Amino acid sequence: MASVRQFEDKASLGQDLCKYIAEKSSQAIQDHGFFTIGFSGGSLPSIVGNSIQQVSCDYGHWQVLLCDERYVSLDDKESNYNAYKQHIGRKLPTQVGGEIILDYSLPLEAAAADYEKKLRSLYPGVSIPSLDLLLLGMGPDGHTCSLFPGHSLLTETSSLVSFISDSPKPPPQRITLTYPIINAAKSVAFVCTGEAKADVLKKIICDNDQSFPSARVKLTNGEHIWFLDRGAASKLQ
Ligand SMILES: O=C(O)[C@H](O)[C@@H](O)[C@H](O)[C@H](O)COP(=O)(O)O
Repeated sequence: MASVRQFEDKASLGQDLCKYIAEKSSQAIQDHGFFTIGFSGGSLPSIVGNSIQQVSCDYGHWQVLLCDERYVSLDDKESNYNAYKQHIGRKLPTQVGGEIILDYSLPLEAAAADYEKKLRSLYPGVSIPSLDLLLLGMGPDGHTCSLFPGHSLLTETSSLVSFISDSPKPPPQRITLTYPIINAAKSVAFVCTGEAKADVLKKIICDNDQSFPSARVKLTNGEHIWFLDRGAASKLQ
């Protein structure tokens, strides 16, 4: 069952989210010695980046990944990794233990396979790893990661990381986590702000409308929290 945390504005949301990240980080490191955290693009990196210096984490034990990545070079302004680096990575007091990033020198399909291989190498012998925390965003069409409404990737069950070459949101070529690994996560924080998301959020959270890809995030055994500001939560009963 998902729960909702509602905040007055983006700033207070970001502060609570960073406390949540710090909590999950110390639990994971105590439990298995490292913390896997997946970031998304959009507004998420700046929301986290504005408050990350207010918490303290053992960054040397972090393994950072991107929940989805645009198939562009890592220093491109379109790159989700670049957004993570600018808003968060370069503000951390120490380097993170590791980063799982797109190898843009490979063709798209091979880049997705390589990303999955790097991810799996953190969890030797495990068929579907349980990543510690995924920070997800949602587009106005209800997409999350690069899982778009009506796309064939929504029914992908064999790959943990897949590629898409016809994304309706530019750029068209991307790689993305798929539901099998998203839904195996230990925790997911969905971060949505602004009134433009309110109608879709009502349909997902109150009506469980599965036509929206974000509604298909249903963790097998993890904690699922919606972090919403006042505008995004305005249509929830
Ligand atoms: O690669 C992308 O295009 C983004 O990652 C995208 O999927 C984003 O996460 C959502 O559209 C939410 O964006 P906002 O948080 O800016 O609304």
